[in-house]
Order: sequence, then C-alpha cells, then structure tokens
Amino acid sequence: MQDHDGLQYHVKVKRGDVGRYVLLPGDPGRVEKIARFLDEPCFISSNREHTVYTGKLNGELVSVVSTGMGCPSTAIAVEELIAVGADTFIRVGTSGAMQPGMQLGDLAIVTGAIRDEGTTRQYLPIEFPAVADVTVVNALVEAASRLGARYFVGISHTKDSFYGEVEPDRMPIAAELKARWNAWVAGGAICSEMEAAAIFVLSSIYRKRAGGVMTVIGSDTATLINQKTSPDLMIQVAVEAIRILIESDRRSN
Ligand SMILES: O=P(O)(O)O[C@H]1O[C@H](CO)[C@@H](O)[C@H]1O
Ligand SMILES: O=c1cc[nH]c(=O)[nH]1
Repeated sequence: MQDHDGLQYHVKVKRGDVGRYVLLPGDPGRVEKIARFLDEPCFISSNREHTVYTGKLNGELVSVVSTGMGCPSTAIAVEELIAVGADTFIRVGTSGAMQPGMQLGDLAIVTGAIRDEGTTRQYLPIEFPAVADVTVVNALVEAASRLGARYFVGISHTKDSFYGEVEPDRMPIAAELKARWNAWVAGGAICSEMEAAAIFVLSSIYRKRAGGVMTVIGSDTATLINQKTSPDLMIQVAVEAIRILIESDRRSN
C-alpha cells in the first residue's frame, strides 16, 4: 500500500530503494551497525520501528531493514518489502536458548518456526508450517562453517509475549506456559524469539526465500541482563550467506 508520495505506507521505500536481498533485525538500533558490513551503505528511511539502509555485496544491492519486535510489524515490513521487489530475507536477531549444551553467543540457524503467535493465523490455518527456504539455510550453514562459528540448526519458537517466556512464573497461566515450553524443548526447538514465523509464512505465501540466524543470549531475566554477547559474528555469518546466495543466483541465471 502506497502513501501519497508513492512510498510504502510504513517502511517508506519505493522500488529501487531496496535490494532483492534483505537482512531483517528486530532492533532499529542494529540496522546501521549491520549496514557497516556492506559496501557503500546509504540511509534510506526511518519510520516507526522500521529503519532502512541499502548498500552492496558483490556488486548487488542489499538492504537492512528493522522489523520491530513481534510478528505484527514484521509482517507489515515483509509485505511492503516484497511490494518493492525484495525476494530473499535473512532474520538476524537475538534469541533465548532452548537446548542443553547451548552457550551464550552460540548461533541458532533456523529451519522453521513454531507459530506460537497470532499474526500468521490471519494468513493461514495453524496446521500450515512456518518453514525456512532450504537454499537460505544451506547458505547460512556454509557461512557459519567458513567463519568457524559454534552453531545449532533447528526450529525456532516464535511467540508474542517476551515476558511470558523469560518470567513465566508471574503469569496467571504459568503452568500452561511452562508445560508448552517443555513440549517445544522435547520436540527439539533450539531458540525462542518473536519474528521468524511471520517471515517464513509470508515468504511461503508469496513464493520468496527466507531464513534466520540468531545469537543465543539466554532465556531468563538474570542471564539476559548479565549477558555480554556481541552480534558481530552473527552479522558476519548473515553477510557471508548473502554473498553465497548472490554467487549461486548468478550461476543459475
Ligand atoms: O534482537 P531482536 O532481533 O529484536 O530479537 C529478539 O529480541 C526482542 C526481544 O527482546 C524480540 O524482537 C526478539 O525476537
Ligand atoms: O530469551 C530471549 C532472548 C531474546 N529474545 C527473546 O525473545 N527471548
């Protein structure tokens, strides 16, 4: 949906402002930091939770766009980015650890997401899985291996309530929240965050590609407050994965 200036209504971009490859952090404050990893980064727009920079990798336009926290604003960003030509998305964010053996700073490369949120139910019935694109997942795994990162590959838990995850005992439905969390862990989920399901479901509907890499920073209040992880390795892995995809897309065109 365009405004009177021909810009997308929320993200404030038009065709040509963004590349087909887009990195999607939640936090607007992380956009400029990620853009510094691109060649010739330029500020494009900032409106509400959406900040946009565009630069280049291997000569190809690549953008960084913040989604804000949660699936509602993420779905808006993905809709509007697709409307102006984006077709490949990598979420770069923070997440809570869900499996034993995970250490703070480890990377979670996600293959799919549990749809424990409301937004994607307004697109498709809950039986439809939120699944990442296999070429994007493979590029992230290859990038993480090249850069020597410690990483896990698996399913993310996408939820609406941050505090329902990190302080479940405060909630009137604490027993239900904890039982469901234990079920996700038993099923093998590796990390918990708030946006991947929307990115994956919308990418399926519109036949686009998406994946995600997230730094694990803890999943309880005390650990989160004290953690001192850096996002740099995650950003480098995401950038290297985009380079891998650009080269493979060029070979197949
Ligand atoms: O670090 P980002 O990308 O914002 O991701 C995580 O951090 C926020 C919660 O603190 C949520 O958006 C969650 O998904
Ligand atoms: O535990 C965490 C950490 C970051 N983001 C989340 O949503 N949960």
